[in-house]
Amino acid sequence: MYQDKVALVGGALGLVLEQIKQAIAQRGQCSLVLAGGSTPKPLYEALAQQDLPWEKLHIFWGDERYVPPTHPDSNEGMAREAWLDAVDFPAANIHGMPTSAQDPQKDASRYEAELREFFGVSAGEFPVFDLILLGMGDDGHTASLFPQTAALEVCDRLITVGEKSGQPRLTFTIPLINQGRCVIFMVAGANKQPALQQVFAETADPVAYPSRFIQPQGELWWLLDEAAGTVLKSFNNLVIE
Ligand SMILES: O=C(O)[C@H](O)[C@@H](O)[C@H](O)[C@H](O)COP(=O)(O)O
Repeated sequence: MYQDKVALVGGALGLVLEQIKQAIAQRGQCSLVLAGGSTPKPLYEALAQQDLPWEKLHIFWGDERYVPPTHPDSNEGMAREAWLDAVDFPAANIHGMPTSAQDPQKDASRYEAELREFFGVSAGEFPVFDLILLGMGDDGHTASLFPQTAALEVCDRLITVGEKSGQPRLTFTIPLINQGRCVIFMVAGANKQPALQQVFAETADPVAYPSRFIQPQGELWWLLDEAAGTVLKSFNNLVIE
């Protein structure tokens, strides 16, 4: 657990760099899935200061608001401004979620097709991303997998349409996230305590707290600051570092 958000971002940077270098060493490239929201932005700004073989990184998004990349709410726009447009990143390696069809389902299918082509996987198969970054909302959602929504039930697709307050979003499905080699949650702030308590509880309804569904076949890291994670200190079945 990190003293504050700055320390959390520093810890996340170290872990992300380690995973990127390991993926490149083992597979020649790294498929990295970015989270949206506010928490990861300083991490992206720190990555922009690194000297990495950008041509060996492929960037994807785990979810996207249904707006153009130029819109202030765009997760792609945030990552481009903080990192990708600030370094010599090959344009072909940036795989933004399409949001221009004025039909979220059509754009979800387009992104699914792009992933299948990139990884060479056919229908029924799920690609394995090297590194998936996630945040968690105050309500326990992750990516755009919101509580009590139909997106939580989609298990035969890579990409589906989530929705928040009636607004459509594109999102990785639960089974696609759970294929990840390494999944890292970054969670900061006291406002996250109630949801964290439910996500780590012995029993709680994952439909009400969708981050509980994230049980990847690879590594799962929860990077927390004290403000968020202190609520877990009473959980004696957890090892908190
Ligand atoms: O599109 C989004 O908003 C994110 O993907 C979302 O899942 C985010 O990670 C959480 O809402 C946490 O957001 P914060 O990091 O701002 O707390």
